[in-house]
Amino acid sequence: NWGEKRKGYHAITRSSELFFRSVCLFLLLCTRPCNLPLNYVCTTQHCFDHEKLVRFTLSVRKNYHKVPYHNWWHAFNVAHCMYRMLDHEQEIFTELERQALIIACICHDLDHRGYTNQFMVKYETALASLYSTSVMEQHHFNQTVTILQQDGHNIFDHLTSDVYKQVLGYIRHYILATDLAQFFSNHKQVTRFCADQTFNIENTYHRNKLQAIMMSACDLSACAKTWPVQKKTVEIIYEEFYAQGDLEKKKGGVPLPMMDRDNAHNLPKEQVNFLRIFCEPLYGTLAVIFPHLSPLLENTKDNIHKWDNLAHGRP
Ligand SMILES: O=c1ccn(-c2cccc(OC(F)(F)F)c2)nc1-c1nc(Cl)[nH]c1-c1ccccc1
Ligand SMILES: [Zn+2]
Repeated sequence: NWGEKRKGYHAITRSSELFFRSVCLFLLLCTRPCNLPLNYVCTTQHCFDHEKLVRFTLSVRKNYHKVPYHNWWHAFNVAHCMYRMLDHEQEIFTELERQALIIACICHDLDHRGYTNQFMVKYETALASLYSTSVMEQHHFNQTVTILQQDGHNIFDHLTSDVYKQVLGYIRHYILATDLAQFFSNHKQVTRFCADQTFNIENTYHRNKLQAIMMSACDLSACAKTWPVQKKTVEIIYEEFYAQGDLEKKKGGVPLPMMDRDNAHNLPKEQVNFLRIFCEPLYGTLAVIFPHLSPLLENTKDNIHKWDNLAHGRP
């Protein structure tokens, strides 16, 4: 379960962590049927060329910056969460959707510099001049395509051109769904389908909205892990937020209170709000559709309780 796995995990040293990551990543993506040559790793229908998969994965890892939070380790955790989420639901999504979901997770924050979309737009960065909405998420997708187009990196080049376009369309939709600004609309749609019991997994629109909130759920999954992981991860996230706030002050701007280290005493209250506004509704809806995900909701509720105790000076 989510709790036990996590406790054991901390015992792993840094170096074996790296080994753990790369081994798991290949286990995440595919299992190779024994009757296929060694250089292929396959899921049931679509085979990845092993060498291309290694080259692609290492290039993806190289294109994450060493920022406090939005780094390779975050991308790996998000992909691991999606793998565990799909592990129980193999039959409802197609092979192509499952591959696209995992690849989208590992690529969803490619080339993140540790600054938010709001910051990129406010300070008129080059990327903000390229995209009018979801600036970083569109860049993350663009980076994904750029890596796929490098020699020997195209893990999808065995697909027909129509299926290739389809899988890239999936990946683009999934990565753009990780823009928190899209969360409320996506979540509201899925909640409405559940409330009026019209949710139909065969309906493409319903399917897309469910997959969008699954991406959010994996992206925010540190909010739904046990308290030690949530607390440690939030410290790292706020290290990145405060670095952005410091830069904003240096530019003569006024950062959001959440990004201002002079407001660090408000962090527990901010966390209660964030978990209540985003995470509790998100994991609540997913637990209705996928009951095996209810531990994520329970952990989120427990984390809200612990942040609330801290916010009110209770032990
Ligand atoms: O713990 C948190 C507290 C507050 N916010 C937050 C609150 C409003 C806005 C916002 O987005 C933006 F910063 F981009 F404006 C983020 N995000 C988290 C968080 N927790 C996990 Cl796990 N992932 C994130 C996250 C971080 C950056 C970005 C997205 C998710
Ligand atoms: Zn992310």
